[in-house]
Amino acid sequence: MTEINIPRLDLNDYVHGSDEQKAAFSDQIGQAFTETGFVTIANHGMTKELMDELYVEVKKFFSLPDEVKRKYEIPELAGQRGYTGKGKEKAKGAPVPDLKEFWQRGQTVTDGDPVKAQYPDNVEVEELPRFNVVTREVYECLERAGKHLLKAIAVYLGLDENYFDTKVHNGNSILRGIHYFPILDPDALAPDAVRAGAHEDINLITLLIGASADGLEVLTRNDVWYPVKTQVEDIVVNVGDMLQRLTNNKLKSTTHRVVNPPRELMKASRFSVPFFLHPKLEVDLSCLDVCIDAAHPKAYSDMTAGEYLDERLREIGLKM
Ligand SMILES: O=C(O)CCC(=O)C(=O)O
Ligand SMILES: [Fe+2]
Repeated sequence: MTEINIPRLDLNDYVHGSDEQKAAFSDQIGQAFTETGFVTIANHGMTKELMDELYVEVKKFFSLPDEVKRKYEIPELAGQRGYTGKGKEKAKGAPVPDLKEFWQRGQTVTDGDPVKAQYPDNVEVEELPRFNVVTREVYECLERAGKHLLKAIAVYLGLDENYFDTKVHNGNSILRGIHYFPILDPDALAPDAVRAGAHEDINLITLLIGASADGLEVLTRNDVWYPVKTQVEDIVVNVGDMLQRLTNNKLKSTTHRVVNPPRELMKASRFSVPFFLHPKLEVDLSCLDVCIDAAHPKAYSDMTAGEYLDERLREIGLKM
C-alpha cells in the first residue's frame, strides 16, 4: 500500500469558520504539508463561471497561429511575462524539454507601492480582450485564496497569523496558463520526453486550477508515483521550495510531474493553470528559528527570494 495524505479541505472553514474550525483547518493543512506537501481545496472563492471562462480564453489563446503567439515572446524577461514557446523549459537536470507551451501574467501593482518598478509590465493580448481581463481576475482570486492559506500555515508553524501578509503583499507571483500540445506522432517522440518532467516548484505555495485531463502525479516517500485526483471545481495546492527552505524542511516541496497520456489519447491537448505564489524579491528566506533545533539543524544558507529565483530560473533554462 502506498500511504499518502492528500486531504480535501474547505477554505470556508478557515475564512468564515469558528475558532475550532480554523484551528482544525490549520492542523490539517500543516499535517498534509509535513507529510505529502499536497492538499485539495474546496470553496477557494473562484466561481465556476470564472473558471469556465478562463479555460475558454486560455484555449483561444493557444489556438492562435504560432506567428501570432510569437509576437508575445520576450526572451529577455526569462518567460516571466507573455508567451514561452514549445521546447523552452525543462525540469532541472532533465535531458529534454517538456512537451508544453505557456503564458505568464505577473503582479499588477495599483496602490503606489514602489515595488512596481521591479516588475516588468504584463503583456496584453491584442487579439483577445477578454483573455486579459479574465486572467487578471483569476490572478487576484488565487492570490486572495493563497493569502488565507498562508495564514493557516503560519498558525500551524507557531507564527503570528499575519506573518506572511507584508511579505506577499504585491509579491512576485505568477499565473501560468499551460498547453500540453497534442503528440501527433508518438513514434517520433524522444524516449525521455514528457509533458512535465519531475520537478519541485520554486515558490512558496502553488494553487493549481483543475487540469483539463489526468496526468498530474506526486512522488511518495517510498518512491512510488501517485496520481492526484480532484473534483473539477476544486484546486490543488502544494508546497514549493521557498516554503520548504524557510521551514527548514518541515514542510515538504514534493516532487511531481505530468505524464503523457496513453497512446489513444495523445492527440488530445491538456490545459492547466497554476498560480505560483511568490513573496517580494527582497524577502529573506533564511530558515525560521521555530523550525531549527538539535534534531533539525539549519539545512540551508541564507538567501533572499530574488537571489533564489534567479538561481532556479537559470537551472530550468529560462534565464541565460
Ligand atoms: O499541469 C499540471 O497539472 C501541473 C503543472 C506543474 O506542476 C507546474 O507547472 O509546475
Ligand atoms: Fe509544478
